[in-house]
Amino acid sequence: MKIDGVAHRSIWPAEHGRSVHIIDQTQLPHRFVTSELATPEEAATAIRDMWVRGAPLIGATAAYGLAMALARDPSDAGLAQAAAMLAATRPTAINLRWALDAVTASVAPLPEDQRAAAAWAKAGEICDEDVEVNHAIGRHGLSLIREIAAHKSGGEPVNILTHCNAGWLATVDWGTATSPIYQAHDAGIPVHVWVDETRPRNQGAGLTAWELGRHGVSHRLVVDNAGGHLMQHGLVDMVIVGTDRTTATGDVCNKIGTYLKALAAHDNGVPFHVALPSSTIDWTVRDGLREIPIEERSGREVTHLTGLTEDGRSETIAITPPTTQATNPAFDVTPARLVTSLITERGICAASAQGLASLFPERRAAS
Ligand SMILES: CSC[C@@H](O)[C@@H](O)C(=O)COP(=O)(O)O
Repeated sequence: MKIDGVAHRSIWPAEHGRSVHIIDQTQLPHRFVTSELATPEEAATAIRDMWVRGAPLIGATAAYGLAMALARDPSDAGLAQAAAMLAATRPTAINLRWALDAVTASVAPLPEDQRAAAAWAKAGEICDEDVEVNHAIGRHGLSLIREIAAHKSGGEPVNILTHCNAGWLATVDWGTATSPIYQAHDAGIPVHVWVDETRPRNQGAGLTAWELGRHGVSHRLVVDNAGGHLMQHGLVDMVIVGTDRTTATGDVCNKIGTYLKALAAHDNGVPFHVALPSSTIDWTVRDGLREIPIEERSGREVTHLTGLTEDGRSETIAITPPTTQATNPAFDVTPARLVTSLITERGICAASAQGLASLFPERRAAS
């Protein structure tokens, strides 16, 4: 997407082909800073410390990290060790394992001296494919926005609520949840986005608000607890969120708080859609609540806040008594029964085993 008129992706290879550039998302929205990752360890740190985040971008970064590792040690042992190191960075987003498996499968049959170059090319393919897939998700999701817009009068916008950042910063480009929104906006359909702040890391306040603003999409930030109230007052036409892992039965694991939005949507008859590339489906899991590992992050993310002072300095402050302990689960699972539809690159389906099988029949055969 464009930043000040210049097209950007969230990750791009250096010209010499040995490192990648990323946008350091810990610095947004106050500073636009890019960093260069040149080793698998740097890629792992960038993922673990959330310089890059969002399921598809985590996968893309890990793929390049594995290519960097193979440039150093292309042996089978080197490949397995680097893949394990990168896989351990964040446990919930399945795209991480998907991307590492894809690179491993494409290089394992090759002689060692060809592996690094092949892995680099594969990582590039994963990125290009992510852009295409997200664009397709947007095309399908756009039809849902159009349907609602058709019932509006006098330029009244379609009000969409989103949680966390499933925007272009979370992918290589376009985003998943935001792709239909950008495409609707670009097609001249009036849209307005309610952006959940998304405590504790505030991906909504810092990232989604930043991207939507840069693209000129009308939006307003709300505290995480406001969604139910907005829905009760008819101010939300639809919810669109992303996901870190979707089960073969349609359960959706996404940023903590997504489940509560789905409950409120259900109670208020508001459609609750989940946008996802098929790389986010874990075909081996059927029960999201029991089987998906939920990342537990530092309690400090809850007890402290970082922001900009009025004189422009970045500062971290405590918001609790010093002895307060916090628990910080980073994701939750929304059962399939609360999900109106899944928006994938192949089209829209019910959040169920049958729905997914209708779009991905080859996976039904495989499982
Ligand atoms: C297209 S991104 C989908 C999800 O990864 C996104 O909604 C999300 O929960 C991101 O969590 P994060 O902890 O910021 O990596």
